[in-house]
Amino acid sequence: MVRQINETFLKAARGEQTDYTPVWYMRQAGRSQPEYREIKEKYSLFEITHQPELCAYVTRLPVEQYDVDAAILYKDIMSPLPAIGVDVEIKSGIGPVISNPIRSLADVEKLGEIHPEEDVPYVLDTIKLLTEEQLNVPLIGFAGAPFTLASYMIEGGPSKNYNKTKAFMYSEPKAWFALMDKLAEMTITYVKSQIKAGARAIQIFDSWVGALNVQDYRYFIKPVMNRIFSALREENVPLIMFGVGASHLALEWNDLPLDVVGLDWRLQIEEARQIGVHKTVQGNLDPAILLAPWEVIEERAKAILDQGLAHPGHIFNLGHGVFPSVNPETLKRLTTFVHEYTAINKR
Ligand SMILES: Cc1c2[nH]c(c1CCC(=O)O)Cc1[nH]c(c(CCC(=O)O)c1C)Cc1[nH]c(c(CCC(=O)O)c1C)Cc1[nH]c(c(C)c1CCC(=O)O)C2
Repeated sequence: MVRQINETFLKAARGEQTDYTPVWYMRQAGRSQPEYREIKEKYSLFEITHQPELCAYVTRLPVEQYDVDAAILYKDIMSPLPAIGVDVEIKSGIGPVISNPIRSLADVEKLGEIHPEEDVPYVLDTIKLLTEEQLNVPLIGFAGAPFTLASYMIEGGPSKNYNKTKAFMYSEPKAWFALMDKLAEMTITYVKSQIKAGARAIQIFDSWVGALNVQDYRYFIKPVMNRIFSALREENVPLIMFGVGASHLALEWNDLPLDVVGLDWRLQIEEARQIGVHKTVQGNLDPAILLAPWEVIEERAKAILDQGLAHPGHIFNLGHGVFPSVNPETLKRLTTFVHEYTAINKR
């Protein structure tokens, strides 16, 4: 039997009219799900991602339970880094910790290249399993963006102010741009392999780049993002950009050769349209709203959907990942609401 893939998400990403507004949630596969929590008691993140059957199951769970319009591959933005020589460990309660942080140009030059078939075959196997056999919605592949990856590689772990990262960027521009080059190369190769294996869209997570102002973004980051998106453009899949607290960069993203501008909750969709964002937008319910009573969730979701319907090209999502304390029933109810409300309003 030929599997029917629901392509609503891809159409919206390309800015086409859809029968309803598609929806998925960042971190939809994760700690808010009891089935996932049970698996997590036995295995770490990296242990799960090394087992394609199990990783595919975790990726599929929210699609089956919430009826979302896209799946996102379960893995971390840190997943490709060991392949280029970064010693990263995910420490519980802390996050990614790196024991050989970047301190100099010599450290940057020591970084290697990724060969996805040899270094991360389990990622490609999971994608094949999902896209050739299991999913009835498109699979989103992803990677962390150079700034966000560099922030962990330079700080040695999570950071509040990115002081070391910025100090490195401002004082060692040559080493900085060399690092951006290496990470761009890795990202392009890694993402292309995900697309070849079956990913139908790509999201680039530059979660922490909002820490930079527009001028520094243009000088230190935009050229490398331009290089990445220009290379990925050849693959003909929708490209999505995302960052937190990065409203001041929305117009910069709109300029880049990509398809979808991700918005967190700080900038309304109609405000983004007014300042000149003309691409498809993705977002942007504050994830904290999911902890409020249903009436509040519905009212806020409606406001976002109405703004999204005013212009073709809206993918409903949160402004950042699902919190662990969110009740899965809430995500299910919200998905149904988004689908039903926009199907009626689009007629
Ligand atoms: C901050 C952090 C990172 N990596 C990690 C942390 C700290 C812990 C945590 O947040 O759970 C470690 C991590 N990342 C992930 C886990 C699995 C645990 C979980 O959700 O229970 C764990 C333990 C899943 C993930 N981590 C990520 C995904 C993929 C994206 C998605 O599912 O939407 C998953 C499944 C992506 C990720 N990972 C990271 C960033 C900045 C991003 C981009 C998205 C964002 O800003 O939150 C770095």
